[in-house]
Amino acid sequence: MTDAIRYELVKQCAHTGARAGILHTPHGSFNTPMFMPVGTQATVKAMSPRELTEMGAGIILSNTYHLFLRPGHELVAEAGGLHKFMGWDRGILTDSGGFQVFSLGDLRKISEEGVAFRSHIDGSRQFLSPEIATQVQNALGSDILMAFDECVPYPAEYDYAKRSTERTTRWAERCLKAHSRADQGLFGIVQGGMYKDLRAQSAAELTSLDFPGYGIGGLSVGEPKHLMYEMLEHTTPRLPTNKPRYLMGVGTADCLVEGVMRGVDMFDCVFPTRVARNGTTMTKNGRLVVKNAEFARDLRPIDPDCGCYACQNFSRAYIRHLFKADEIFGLRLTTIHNLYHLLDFMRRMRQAIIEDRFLAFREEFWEYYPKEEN
Ligand SMILES: CC1(C)O[C@H]2[C@@H](O1)[C@@]1(COC(C)(C)O1)O[C@@H]2CNc1nc2cc3nc(N)[nH]c(=O)c3cc2[nH]1
Ligand SMILES: [Zn+2]
Repeated sequence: MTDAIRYELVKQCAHTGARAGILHTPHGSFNTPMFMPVGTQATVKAMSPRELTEMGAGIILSNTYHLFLRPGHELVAEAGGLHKFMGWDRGILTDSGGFQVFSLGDLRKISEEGVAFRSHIDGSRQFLSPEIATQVQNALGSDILMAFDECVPYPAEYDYAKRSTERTTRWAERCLKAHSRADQGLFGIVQGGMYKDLRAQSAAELTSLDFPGYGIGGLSVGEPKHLMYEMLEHTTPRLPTNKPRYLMGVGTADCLVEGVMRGVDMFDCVFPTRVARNGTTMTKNGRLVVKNAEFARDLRPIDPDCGCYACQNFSRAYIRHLFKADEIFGLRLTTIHNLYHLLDFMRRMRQAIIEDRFLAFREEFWEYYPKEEN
């Protein structure tokens, strides 16, 4: 039986951990490194599936926690599954809900069995376990489902991080047992907090369970970026080269290029769509807050070098006007730009890897992009 998810290595950079590949799924084959737009509640906010396809999105994210609470996975299954329900015929990856319970749910109580919490929607008492989270994702029919884990908070004491990471491994085993569909791939999630030995232990335990891919969790949780990079350096070399590595919740262009250099293949982040809705756009020179007064008479596009629909057809002055007039089209244009910007950035980075010029690509990136203090 062929695996639902298969990673094909196309080119390994000779000087760094960067690599170009193809991720084969039941809903198509997609180039890596890849950025996955986030569509938490079965929609990438303000985008239509047609627009996402046109800009080259391959796999998008949705979320177990949110869809379990509303509209409920049974309804989505009745509608023929998430692809049909949301009109998306390419790849879907669902996060397992672990992280969201910790960052959104209220009054949560963790036990070996799972997590009791109150819904952030109506305060009702809810419970998620490795079995329930897996069954919900099987019902949603996503191509990739994530194991139910605990995202170790930052900072966390060593003993807490160790106990939590060991429980995440036990939960991953329970997800494997509960996983019931051969046309979906279940990824384990490496934890370990900011402790190198726990990262190594988590990677070893999970790879012994032979998942078709691995999430790298417990990062992008408020830690300084240098610490995230350090944990990556201690994790990706301990993961199989013939399986995809997915850094969860990351990120902006700087984290994408630094993550790719350290062997990451897949990324997701709410940042580009979230900041677009309040008028912040992403360019190679960093952020450009197009709704600011300085752009009131600026007839240039957000980014003159950008091939997106917004930059090809509209000016900063027009988009600023739309934001000031509270017109929905404004946030649609900034969302189109931010997603196109990251998707195109990944395409260009992949081409650089294939042509053996990744280090030159990274160097040029840092010539333009603002360096942060941390
Ligand atoms: C919840 C929301 C909207 O997603 C952003 C943003 O807030 C926020 C909240 O704290 C900051 C850092 C400020 O950024 O972190 C999110 C992006 N970082 C992230 N997403 C993750 C998802 C994850 N899923 C699972 N199952 N397991 C994980 O370990 C995991 C780790 C993750 N790290
Ligand atoms: Zn653009």
